[in-house]
Amino acid sequence: MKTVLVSAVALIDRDGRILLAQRPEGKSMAGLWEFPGGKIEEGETPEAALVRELEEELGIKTWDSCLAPLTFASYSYDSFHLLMPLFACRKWEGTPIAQEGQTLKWVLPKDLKEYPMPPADVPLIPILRDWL
Ligand SMILES: Nc1nc2c([nH]c(=O)n2[C@@H]2O[C@H](COP(=O)(O)OP(=O)(O)OP(=O)(O)O)[C@@H](O)[C@H]2O)c(=O)[nH]1
Repeated sequence: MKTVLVSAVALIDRDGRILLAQRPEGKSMAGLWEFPGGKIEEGETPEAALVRELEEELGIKTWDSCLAPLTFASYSYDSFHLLMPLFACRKWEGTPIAQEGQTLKWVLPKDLKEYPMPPADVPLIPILRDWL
């Protein structure tokens, strides 16, 4: 099966809340909440992919040096295997505003379980709760 590399981030605000984005209608897994990020392009580092995706999706600016490796997801969907490094980021410029119609929500780690997430993300929830 094809392995798809997706880079994702837990953006953490001053109150310790994490930003989730709800997948819009019409996409696969519509309505589920996920971490901002996206597919890593050919020749791109995971960090560069995130810096690019955060600008495109949320209109914020961050830097490779502000992305700390936190954990990863590894999960077989029907048509591909997802390998997704998850970074933590506490420093960026600008205010996240959804540029692609997603709904955004800042959520405390202890409340993450109330937000339905893609199956690949489910094992990440206790890790975030324990580490943040
Ligand atoms: N950004 C992000 N993607 C995730 C998460 N969990 C997870 O399974 N994914 C999957 O990783 C892929 C990310 O692709 P993408 O963000 O570049 O593009 P997309 O949703 O438009 O992709 P798609 O429509 O091809 O599924 C999707 O298949 C998405 O379902 C997550 O927490 N964050």
